[in-house]
Parts: sequence; structure tokens; C-alpha cells
Amino acid sequence: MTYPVPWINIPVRTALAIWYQWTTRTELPELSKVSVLMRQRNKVENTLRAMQHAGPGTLQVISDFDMTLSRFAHHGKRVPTTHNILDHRLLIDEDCACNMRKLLKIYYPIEIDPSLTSEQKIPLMVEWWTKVHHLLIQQKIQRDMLAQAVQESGVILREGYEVFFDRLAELQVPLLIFSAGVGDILEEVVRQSQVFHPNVHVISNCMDFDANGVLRGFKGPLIHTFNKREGALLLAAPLPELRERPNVLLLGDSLGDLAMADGVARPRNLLTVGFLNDQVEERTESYVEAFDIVLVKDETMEVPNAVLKFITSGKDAK
Ligand SMILES: Nc1ccn([C@@H]2O[C@H](COP(=O)(O)O)[C@@H](O)[C@H]2O)c(=O)n1
Repeated sequence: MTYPVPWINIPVRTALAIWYQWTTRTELPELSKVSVLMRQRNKVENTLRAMQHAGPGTLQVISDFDMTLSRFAHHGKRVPTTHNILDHRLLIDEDCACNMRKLLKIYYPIEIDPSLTSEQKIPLMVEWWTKVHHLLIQQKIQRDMLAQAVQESGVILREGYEVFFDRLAELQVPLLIFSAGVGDILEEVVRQSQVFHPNVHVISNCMDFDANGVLRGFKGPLIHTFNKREGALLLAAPLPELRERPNVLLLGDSLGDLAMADGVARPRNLLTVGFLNDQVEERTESYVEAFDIVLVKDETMEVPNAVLKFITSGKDAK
């Protein structure tokens, strides 16, 4: 007999902990779905209660963008990342597109390879991002064309994203989108999805345009998947909206995303949710070890929305 278990390769201790979490009651029924894995459900529930008790006024949400707020796949097809949205004839020529795809084929497997450490990956990620940004700058991309490229790209946010963004806005909880993607594209996706509310802040690789609106470089320090700690300390920590909020709900799809909360001064409670989209068997163990809640091949915001509803349904919530 076969069972629909997506984590067959994990140690017995972890498997038993997950089994226990499925067979006992929880205050959040969404956490009992088979796609939800938790190493320590008690810790998750205690953190949720502590955050609920502290109220939404103490909460901030920090989220990655590509393949976290945006979907990994839709109808069996990969959804483009913000970098891949730029692969549009309005913006770049065939040669450049071909080179970018070649680089993706080389470096993406390295990015998600569970047998390599972050230290081993970092120089290669810097190489990838630098080469791609260089190719893009040579294309003299026009700012005015970005909106159309996004519109025609097929990018799509996770099911239930409206509830997530709207609830945060309604409660005035800051949402920091911290992305190693392309900031201008990310912002356009959020804008076209009609959820770019005033509580949304973006840290990313932002394009630098000349007076004629032509791309001439990227502003600020390069952000890749595995240097988000530096970005958090340098760029997120000074943001006044986030400084006095010690409770953090963090969403990511890479182990590197866990560093996005490193800039939070005096953190009190941190709840981390990891979307495990790709190479599931190989990466389940490391994700379950690293994230509090792991969502396996889940293209929805169902669990983050349930968590958010729970945290913000206590005192001083609307
Ligand atoms: N040339 C590139 C470089 C990176 N990517 C992908 O973008 C993701 C980074 O953005 P986050 O919002 O997730 O921080 C990363 O996971 C890379 O796979 C790309 O597609 N092309």
C-alpha cells in the first residue's frame, strides 16, 4: 500500500513528530492538512498564542516575493520570477533572453542544491545576479515598457493573496516584502494585483533609470538569496514602521529567507513559514529543521491567512 506522504526521506524522530501533529487536535484546523509539516507543533501553538495576546499593534510581517507571494506553478506551468518577467521581447532581444535562460539552467540547480552550504553558494549567486544584471543593463530597457511586460507575463500571486494583503492593511500591520528579485517588477505585480496598500514596504534590487527612462544600473547593494542578513541589518532595521514591532511572521521559500528578520531590534516572537515548492524529497528534512511551519507544494495562502487571522483576532483587533 502507498501513502501520500511527501517526506518519505526524513528521520524517524521528525516523522513521528509530524505524525503526532496530524493526529492530535489543534486550534487551527488548517495546520492539520497533510501538506503542513511542523517539527514542534507545541512551540508553534505557544508562539501563536503569545503573538495573539500581544495584539496586532506589535506585529510585522516579513515576506519573500518570488515563489512565496507569487506562485511556483499554475496549471502545471512554472510561474515566472521577477527576473524572468523581463524575458519579454519589448524589453530584451533574443540573444539576451537566450543567455539569461542558459544562466538560469546553470545557477538555479545550485541555488536549491541541499548538498551545498550557503557559504559555497554565495559566490556563485553573486556571479549569477551580476551577469544577469549586466546583460539587462546592455539592453537599454525602457521604464515605460515594464507594466505591459508584467501584464503579459502570466505571473500570478498565491490563491488567497487578497485576504492576506487586505487584512494586513486593515489592521495597519506593516508588510515588508524583502526580495532578491527585481524591485520595480515586483512592485508592478503587486500594483496590478491591486494590493499595493500603504502598509507595504519593499526591499529589493531596484532599477536605476536615466533622465530618459532608460535602465543604466541597479541601485544599492546587490541582494541575492543568501545575503538577506546584510540587507536586513542595513536596509530593514532603520525603517521606523518596523522598529517597534517585536513580533514577526516570516514567509519564505528558501533557507536564506530566514535571515530576513535579522534586522528586527529586540525580537520577541518569531514564527517562520516556509513554502517547499521544488526538490521536495531532498529538502524536506532541512526545511522542517529550519522553519516552524513547512507547506509542501501548497500554492495557496490558506495557512498564512489562518495564522494571521488567529494572531490578529485577540485584543485590540478590529
Ligand atoms: N537571474 C535570476 C536570478 C534569480 N532568480 C530567482 O529569483 C528568486 C529571488 O527572488 P526572491 O523574491 O525569492 O528573493 C530566486 O529564488 C531565484 O531563483 C531568477 O529567476 N533569475
